[in-house]
Parts: sequence; structure tokens; C-alpha cells
Amino acid sequence: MADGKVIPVKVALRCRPLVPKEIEESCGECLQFFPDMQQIIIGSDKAFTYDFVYGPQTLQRDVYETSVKQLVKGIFNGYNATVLAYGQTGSGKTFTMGGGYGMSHPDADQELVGVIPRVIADIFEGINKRADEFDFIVKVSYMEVFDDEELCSLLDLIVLQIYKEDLLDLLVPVSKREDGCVQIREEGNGGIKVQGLTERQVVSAEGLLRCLEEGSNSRTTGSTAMNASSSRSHAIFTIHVERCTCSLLIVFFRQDLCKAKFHLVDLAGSERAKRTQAEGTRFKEGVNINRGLLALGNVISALGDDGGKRPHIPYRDSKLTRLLQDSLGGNSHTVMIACVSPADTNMEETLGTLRYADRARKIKNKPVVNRDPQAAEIVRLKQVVQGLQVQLAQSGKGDFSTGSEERLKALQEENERLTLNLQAAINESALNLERAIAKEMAFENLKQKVEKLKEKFNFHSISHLDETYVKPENDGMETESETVDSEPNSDIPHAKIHPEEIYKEMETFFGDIDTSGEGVMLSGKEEGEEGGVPHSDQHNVMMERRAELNRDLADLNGRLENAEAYRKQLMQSSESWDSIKLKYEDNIKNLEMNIEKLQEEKGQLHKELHNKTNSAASKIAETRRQKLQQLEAQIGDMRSKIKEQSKMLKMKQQKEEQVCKLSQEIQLMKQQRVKMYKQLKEDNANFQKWRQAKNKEVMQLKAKERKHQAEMAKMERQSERQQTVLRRKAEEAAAANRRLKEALGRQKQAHDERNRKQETNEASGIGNRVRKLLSHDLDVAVSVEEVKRHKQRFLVDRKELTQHLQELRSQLDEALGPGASKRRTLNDSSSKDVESKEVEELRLEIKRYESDIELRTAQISDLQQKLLDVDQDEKTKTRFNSLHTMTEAKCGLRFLLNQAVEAKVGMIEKQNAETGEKTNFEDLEKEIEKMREEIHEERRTHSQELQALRREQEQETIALLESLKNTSAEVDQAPNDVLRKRVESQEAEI
Ligand SMILES: Nc1ncnc2c1ncn2[C@@H]1O[C@H](COP(=O)(O)OP(=O)(O)OP(=O)(O)O)[C@@H](O)[C@H]1O
Repeated sequence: MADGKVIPVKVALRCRPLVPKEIEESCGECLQFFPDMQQIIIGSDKAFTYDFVYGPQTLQRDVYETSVKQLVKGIFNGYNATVLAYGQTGSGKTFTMGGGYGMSHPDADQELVGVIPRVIADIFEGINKRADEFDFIVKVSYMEVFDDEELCSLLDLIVLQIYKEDLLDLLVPVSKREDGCVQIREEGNGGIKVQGLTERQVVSAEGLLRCLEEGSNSRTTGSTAMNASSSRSHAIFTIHVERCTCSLLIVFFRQDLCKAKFHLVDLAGSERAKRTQAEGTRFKEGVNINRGLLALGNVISALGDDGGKRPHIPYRDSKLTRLLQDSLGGNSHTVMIACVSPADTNMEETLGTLRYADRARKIKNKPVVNRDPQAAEIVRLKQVVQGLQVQLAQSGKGDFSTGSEERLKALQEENERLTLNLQAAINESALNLERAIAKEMAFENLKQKVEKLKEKFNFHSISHLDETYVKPENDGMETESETVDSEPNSDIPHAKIHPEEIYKEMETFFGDIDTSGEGVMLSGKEEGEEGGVPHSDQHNVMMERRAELNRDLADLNGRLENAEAYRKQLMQSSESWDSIKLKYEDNIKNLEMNIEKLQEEKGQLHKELHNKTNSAASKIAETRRQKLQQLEAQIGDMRSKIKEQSKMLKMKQQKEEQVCKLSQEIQLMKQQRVKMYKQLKEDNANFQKWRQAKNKEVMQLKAKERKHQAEMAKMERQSERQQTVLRRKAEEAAAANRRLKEALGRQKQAHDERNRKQETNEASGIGNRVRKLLSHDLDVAVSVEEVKRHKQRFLVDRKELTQHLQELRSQLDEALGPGASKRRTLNDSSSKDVESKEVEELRLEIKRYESDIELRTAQISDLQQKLLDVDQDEKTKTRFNSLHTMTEAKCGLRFLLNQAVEAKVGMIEKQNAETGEKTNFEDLEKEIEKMREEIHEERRTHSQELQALRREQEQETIALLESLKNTSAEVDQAPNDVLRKRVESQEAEI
């Protein structure tokens, strides 16, 4: 390091990796790096060269070792050093400098430690190495810089206290800070001294790190859309190193005393308020920060433009530039670390930083060993005198054309939005009309069905569907249970009624109604039919159980009928048996009497036979013996008859017992039947309930399905609209691109022409020429602005698309269940088999979004490339260079004024047209509202009519069922053939 030699400011370009937020937004990378080459390419071909270029993967250590470490060595020899981190907000300045990440902590990740802690460590290492030769005094100061004093009055009281001091001593606790105690003074040697600033002496690296941490903690940070912890001020951490030899004599003569300052500067973000979405205080800070950086930029430009030969360098424009006066173009070895983001969304800012850094490379410093402060003061005064000799007028830039274009664009956008709204409202109204017509048709259908039913059953009307289904059986059952004891035979005819047939009829009918009439609650609908309860195990079980019960009932009724008939028969036979029995009993009595008589006669004959001994007598005896034998035979005969008759009587008794038993059985059967009817009734009620619940469920499912379909349709419409908008935007962007190209061509042609005419010294037609030139410049500027806007819109689009893509991805993960993200990426066929339709749709949608994002990225980089090609920033600077004479300037001004007037008039016209459109739109909206009300009214009347019709149907069905019930009751109470036949005929009719 030679004393007094001109050394340019060294510039290091550091690019951080994409941060998670940028990755989430699908940002692409707009920077290209080449190994071992200190060059960077932005876009496809715009190259910049710096002293050091660090790609996203470069380690903190490498950054320090290659670009900063050497400065530490100079410090021990009395050379000032500065490391300046510049860049857009969130580009990694604080990360690189390492001032705000708690790196002084022993537990901090040493790989992430930034420049400042490394400088501190190296300084103390150097001191220790040189401890034998020299004594060192190390002091530290830490300040925060706000540039705009005006700002103070804008802010609230608490902020005022802090901000009013535009220089903030970070090593003094907030409570002890006093207004205006820190001030910049110029030292005699041209150096800058900050009066009132704490310079804390430290003896170890740890002490120095503590100071860094203490000051960093009281730095003003805030959250912006681009950086959660954004530094809202410039921070200057200065390490003062004083070297002296141990010899007292030398110290006395100050020959070897040298003082060096190491400024470590973390500038606030060079941001655009629009990008950071800063509002209120944040916005004011943003404006403020930029003002400071603008001054710094001006200083850098002034220093860099003519190799620093400009007579005036505007250091005094801001406190920041005053403080950095030494570091830029002065007595310091300076390294500027320009931090950039690789994201294509930040391309403009990155390009700005690259240019800034490029300009900074041209700054020439003249570092000297800080041995003699008086000499340095003289040099500085010389510089000031030189600076004051030349004054440059600052020219302001008008941007009316941009303003009017902006307004025009806004109006066009508003117009588009209104037209879209109108179209949507018209679509909805048409949809409502269609729905109303469909309802009307369904209603007509229903009416026809009711009429058909009326004809079919010859009823007046039919209603109350559920009761229609239940009632006949219920009635039958009630009649049975009421009459079973009083009238044993009355239940038999009921067994012949077949209510199932009626139900079937009804069910078919109402089933039909269900499919035709929306919202009609059906009880007769069977499973498997559209709109009815779908096949389900529960339903099948219930139906089977019902059928089984009905079968059992019919069986029981049959058995009962047989038993009754048998009993009747038995009873009839029992009656005839009674008369036979009586006859038999008489017979038996007679026979017994006869037997007695015959026995007496026999006895007498026996006696006579013993008494008679003669022949005559023996003859008589013989006759009597024969008679006796006859009598005995008669008696035997009679006895066998009596035996037979008693047998018959026994049989009769048995029959009677049988009849009695049968009667009991019949009684039991009847009770069982009542039970079964009750069971059936209960089952029916349950079945009805179940069916109603199921129907409700079905309706809900249907409604859900309809809603889902409507949502899908809406999404499709939305997506279509989105696609159309995207297509339109792409077309517009392409058109803007084309226009820009044409405008550039025209501009080039005009400039060539002008140069040619200047060469040939053509004086005529200045006005025309200037107008032509400016008009082309204007066209180019407008086209550039247009392209920028399109690019901005694409960026927003891509962000939205990415957000939506993330949502879709998480939906897909949810649908796939645990371990989904793996499967999502694997896309394996086995999992595909089991994927539902929904998953498939999601996959398709994701693919669509991914390709849309890719397309957007391509479009963005295309537009960015165009902008880079135009390099408007550079051209604006030279634009007015073409106006050499006052006449030309006047012509140009007149032309620009005319353009402004035209633009303004055009804008007013557009505003008027917009107002007209707005009124039209409002009228249309009113009309739509009116139509909506009409539709609503129609719907209301329709539903009222439907309800009235239902009520009517219900009443008529009730009446019908009542009449059926009465007829059944009559039949039960007075069973005669006529009534029975009537019921049977009614049933047959039904
Ligand atoms: N080289 C890098 N490697 C990894 N992450 C980085 C790098 N540089 C910056 N980051 C990350 O980027 C984010 C923003 O960085 P940082 O706060 O340093 O930006 P900044 O330029 O100081 O912003 P501001 O001007 O708003 O203060 C931080 O989360 C930081 O961790």
C-alpha cells in the first residue's frame, strides 16, 4: 500500500440465494455467474465486471478473505478503510456485514459470521502480533444515520425524539440521548469528525463485539413486504485504531503516531416504496432512505463520471455523504459490497445496483497514512475550494407523459373491469331465467301426474303421500284389533285386502313425481330409482323384514281361516251328535229296561223248568229254554249296542274337547295376529321414518352435488376468463414489445438523420427536427413504460398463480393423505389406480398452473431482456444532450407542452367517457336488480302454488283414506256379503 497513490474503490458484487418467499412465488433467476471470472450477466447478454463477484453459494469466509481482509492490514499502517454494503432491501447487506445477526455470541454459527465480526477478530489478532513493537489504542463508535430533518415534523412525538437527531449514537442508551448532541464537524486536515459521538475504548475482541451487539440491538428496524427485519437507517460502525511505539520520546514527537479508522457501513435498502408496500411511517422512512442514497449516488456519479475531476462533489447534500466523504474519493481504502437478489422480480432493482456499483468502480481514492492531521486538513480544504469553484445546475425531470399514460391505463383497466362485471351480471340473469322456466315445467309435469292419478283411482284428488302408504294397513290392523274378540269371523275378509298393490301403484306414481318435480318429498320412492333412496343394506333388510311380516300375516290369516272352518264343521257335527246322543241314551235306557225284563223272564223260566218233570212239561220247558236262549242273545245284542253307543258318546266328548282346544288355538292365533299387525305398523312407521331420513339425505346429497357442480362450473368459467385475460395480457405485451421495437427504430433513424444534418450544417427545419427527435424519444419512453407495466402485471400474475398452485398442492396432499407430497412428486402408477376423480382433476389443474407459471416466467424474461436492451436509464441521461441551442430547447419545450396538453385533454375525454360508461353500467345494474326481484317474485308465487296444490292433494288423500277406513269398519261390524263385496270391489278398483 503506497502512500498517496490513487487507488480505485474496489467493488464486490454479492448475490444471495433465492429466499423461501421468492421460491414460493416461483421466481426465476436473472443473473448468470461464471467460475473464476469476475463478471456477471443480467438477462441474456448484459454483462458487468467487478473486482470480486460472489455467486449465491459463496461462503461468508470467502467474501471476507478475498475482499476485506487486506484492509485490516492497512489499518495497522495508518490507512483508513471502509467497507460499504449497498443494495436493495432484503438483498443481504446486513447478512454480509454481520451486524444484525447476533454473531458476537459464542454459540453463533461461525460459517455465517459476517464481515464486521471477522474484522474485529483480525484487528485484535494483528494487535497481538504487533504487541512487541507497538502499543495500540482501540476505540469504537457506532452511529445510525437519518438524512431528512424535515421528516421529524411529520412523525409522532416518540419517533420525533429519535429521528430529530439525524445522527444517532447507538452506544448511548435511548433514555440518555440528547437532542443535537451528535454533530458533524470538519477537521482541519479535511477529515470528518463527529462531535459528541461516543468513542468507547475497548481492549479485547469480545468487548468490541459487545459494543457491536449493543448498538445493533438499538438500530431501527421494521418489517416490509420484502424483508421481515429490514434496517430502516444507515449504520456506521467505526473502529478507531491508534498506533504508537512504546518509546515515550517518539510518542512525544508524534513521529510514529498514526490513527486509522475502519468504517463498516450497512446502508439502508435502496428500495422503491411501491415494491416494499411501505405505508405511513415506513413510507416516509423509505423516501428518506432513498434521499440519502440518492445523494450518495450523486456523489458516486460525480466522483466516477470524469475520473473524479469534477470540481464539485455534492458531499454536503446529506449527512451520509458527509460522513463517507473520506471513504469515497478521499483518504481511505474502500470496498463496496453491492448486494443483489437473483430473483427476476427484482431485476430492475438489481440492474440499478449493478449500475451503481459499476459507477462506484470509477471512484478514485487517495489513501494516505494518517500521520499528520494538519496536512490532511490542508488537502481537504483544497478539495473544498476546488469543489466550490464550479457549480452545476441540477435539471429536474418532467414526467407528465408518464402520469397521463398511467391515468389512461387506469381508466382502461377500470373500463375492462366494469365490462366484465356487466357480462357476469347478464349471464347470471339468463341463468336465473332458465331456472325459472325449468321450475315452471316441473310444476306442469307434477300437475299432469296428479291428474293421471285422479283418473286412475277415480279419486277427487290424492295427497299426503306418507299416509297414503301407511293408512290402509293401519286401518286394517286397527279394525282387527278392535273386533277380534267381539267378532271372531270379521277378520277373515280383511286378510283378502291387498294393500301392497295400492302402495305399489302409489309408489310408482310418486316415484315418477319425484323425478319430474324438484323439491317434492316422496315416501313411495324405491331404492335404485333416480332421486330415491339409493340401494343400501339397511333398506334391503327393512324391505325384507316387511315382506316377511306380510307373508307371515297372510299365512296366519290362512291358518286362522282354516281353523275357523274346521271349528265350524266340528260344531255342526257336534249338534247332530247331540240328537244322536239323546237318541242313543233313550235307546240304551230302553235296552237296559228290556234287558231287565228279559232277565226277570229268564229267571222265571228257570224256576218253571226245575218244577216241571213230565213230558208235556218237558216240551214246554224246551220251548222256554229256547226262548231263554233267544232272550240271552237279545240281551247280548243289546249290551253290545250299549257298548257301541257309549263309545260314540266318548267320541263326541273327545270332539267337544277338540273344538274347545281349537277355539283356544284360534284365540291365540288371533292374538298373535294382532301382535303381528302391531309389529307391522311399528315397522312401517320406522320404515317411513327411515325412508324420510334417507330421502332427506339424498336430497341433501343432491343439493351438495348440485352445489359442487355449480362450483365446478363457476371455477371453469373463472378459469376460462382467467385464460382469456392472460391471453389478452400476453397479446398486449407482445404488441407493446412490437411498438417499442418500432419506436426504437424510428428513434434511431431520427438520431441518425439529425447527426447527418448536423454534419452537413443544415440549419433549416430545427423545429421539425427537434419535434421529430423528441416525439420518437417520447414514443420510446411510453413504450418502455408500457413494457414495464406489462412486466409488472406478469409478475403479479405469476405470484397469484404460484399462490394458487401452492393451494392446489396442499389440497392434493390432503386428498392423498399422509406421505402425499412424496407420492405427488413420484406420480407412481400404483397410487394412481386408487386415485379418485378429484385427485385426477387436481393433478390436471396443477399441471396447467405449472405450465402457466413457466409461460409467465418466459414472458417476464423476454420483457426484461427488451428493457435491458433499451437501457432507458442510460438513454434518458443523454436524451437532452441532443438539444444544443436555446432555439432547439424552446422548440422541444413547446413540443412537449403540446403533447402534455393533448394527453391531458385526451385524459379528460376518457374521464367523461368513463363517467358515461359508469352511468350506463349503473342503469344496467338497476335493470338486473329489477329482473332479480321479478324472478324472486315468480319463484315465490310458484312455491306458493305448489304448496297449495300439495295441501289440496293431502286433504283429498285423507278424505279418500277416511272413506276407505269407514267402509272397512262397516264390514267389520256387520259382516255381510254385500258390504264385503263392496270393499272387495273397491280394492279391486284401487
Ligand atoms: N448470502 C446469503 N445466504 C443466505 N441467506 C442470505 C444471504 N444474504 C441474505 N440472506 C437472507 O436474506 C434475507 C434478507 O437479508 P438482509 O436482512 O441481510 O437484507 P438487507 O439487505 O440488510 O435488507 P434491509 O435493507 O431491508 O435491511 C435474510 O433472511 C437473510 O438471512
